[in-house]
Amino acid sequence: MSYDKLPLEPLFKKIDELKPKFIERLRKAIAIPSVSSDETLRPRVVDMANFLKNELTTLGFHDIQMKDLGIQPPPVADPNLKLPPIVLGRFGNDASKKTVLVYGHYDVQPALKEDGWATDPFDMYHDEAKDILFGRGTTDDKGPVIGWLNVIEAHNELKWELPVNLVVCFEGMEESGSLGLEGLIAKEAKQYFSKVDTVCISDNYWLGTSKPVLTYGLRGCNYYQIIVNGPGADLHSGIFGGIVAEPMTDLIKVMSQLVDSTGKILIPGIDDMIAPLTDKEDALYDDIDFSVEELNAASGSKTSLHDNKKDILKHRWRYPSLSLHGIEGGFSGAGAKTVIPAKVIGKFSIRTVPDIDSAKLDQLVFDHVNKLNAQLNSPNTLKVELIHDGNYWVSNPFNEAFTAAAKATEDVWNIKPDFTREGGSIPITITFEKELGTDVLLLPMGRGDDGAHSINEKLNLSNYINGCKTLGGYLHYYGKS
Ligand SMILES: C[C@H](N)C(=O)N[C@@H](Cc1c[nH]cn1)C(=O)O
Ligand SMILES: [Zn+2]
Ligand SMILES: [Zn+2]
Repeated sequence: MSYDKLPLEPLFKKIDELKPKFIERLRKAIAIPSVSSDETLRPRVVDMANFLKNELTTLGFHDIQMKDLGIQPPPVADPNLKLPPIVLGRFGNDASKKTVLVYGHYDVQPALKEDGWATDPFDMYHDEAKDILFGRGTTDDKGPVIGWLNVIEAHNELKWELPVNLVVCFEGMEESGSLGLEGLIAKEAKQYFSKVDTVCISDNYWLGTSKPVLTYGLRGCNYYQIIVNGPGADLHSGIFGGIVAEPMTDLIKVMSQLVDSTGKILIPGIDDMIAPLTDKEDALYDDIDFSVEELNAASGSKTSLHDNKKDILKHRWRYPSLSLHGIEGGFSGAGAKTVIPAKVIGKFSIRTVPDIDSAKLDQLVFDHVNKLNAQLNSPNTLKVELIHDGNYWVSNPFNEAFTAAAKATEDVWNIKPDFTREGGSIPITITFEKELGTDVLLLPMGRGDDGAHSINEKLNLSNYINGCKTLGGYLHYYGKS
């Protein structure tokens, strides 16, 4: 497909002009600690939904709806905990134009200054010397969500018509498994979303730090917990050590037999479900711009398990991984508390890939953990359960949406993007594709070293501003395709 040279320069110039305002809008969003996994912060997640609703209203969106998803399903500490609403809105309703649905999430991962952040994670810090914005959610995913709003503001200021009808769908539980959203999409597929031609998600990252990418695949994520219950209360290890069975000892023994130090998953049967690597797929990895050095820079270490680009990419994109995340209930403070914790909960997740069947995987995990527990012969009780899951997604990037995004990317960054898959997960992607019967494009804003989910999460200002231009350019090229 060829395109006429579109007059996007005024839009790009306007976005540059509005930079200070766009920074302030993001600062306000970052200031709301919308951590979906922390039940005590649920009111702040709702505050964030209301913040977006107000922004949409001010920008001229219509048919804005706050969709109630009801009560959060177990496991959850508060059985009456309400899920945060889905924020829906429309901009434009012109039957002659295509309709783009934009999805993003307004919740964030937890963040505490004492985790090692250099600055308060919820008080966005603009490092003006480096032109970097630091704060929880800058790259994942408040920067991109606010980016879409900025594109509308730039059009309003220019008194330009948007080249497409836009539908926004912002959720507040993505970091906790997108609970409730699947049902809502199925319900709204023929109603609120009935005219949608394509879906665009800006919620992942470039592979490295200098080359933009468009993404056509994601790994899935099945998240589990192992609950070990023992004594009736936390005990003095001097009085009870050596004479009661300790839950932490059982848990560590089981968790140590899930994955080895080379990253090999020790649960039998998973490898048999992985789609075989074809020569055609193997060759794709040769052309991707990435290096071991870039991985080391992003991880801030030399801890790579693989010594070459192709193996790194395969293990990030097309093989599963199992990560141990933490233990709830264990002593974790400073000092030397001599306690035997009475109840501990171990958390781990498996990133899934084609053709792993999620239900079969759960059964393999449960069987393995229960078998290990039986071998312990412990009087403690152990229970393993799924907290949430989300499927992997791989699509064909040869369609109008990817072509339009590639053109916009080249306009803004003066380089053709790489086509990548993502090691992380966006559970709802495949649901949009199936329920709406449309293509989905992942159009990332941030860089591979942004530290999403980590301390000192950041978004380079150039990625924020050029990212807005890319999102806007994509809408224009897609609208004309
Ligand atoms: C890629 C996206 N920005 C992201 O961070 N997704 C999360 C989703 C998730 C799944 N389980 C819990 N959170 C991720 O990949 O961890
Ligand atoms: Zn995200
Ligand atoms: Zn995330």
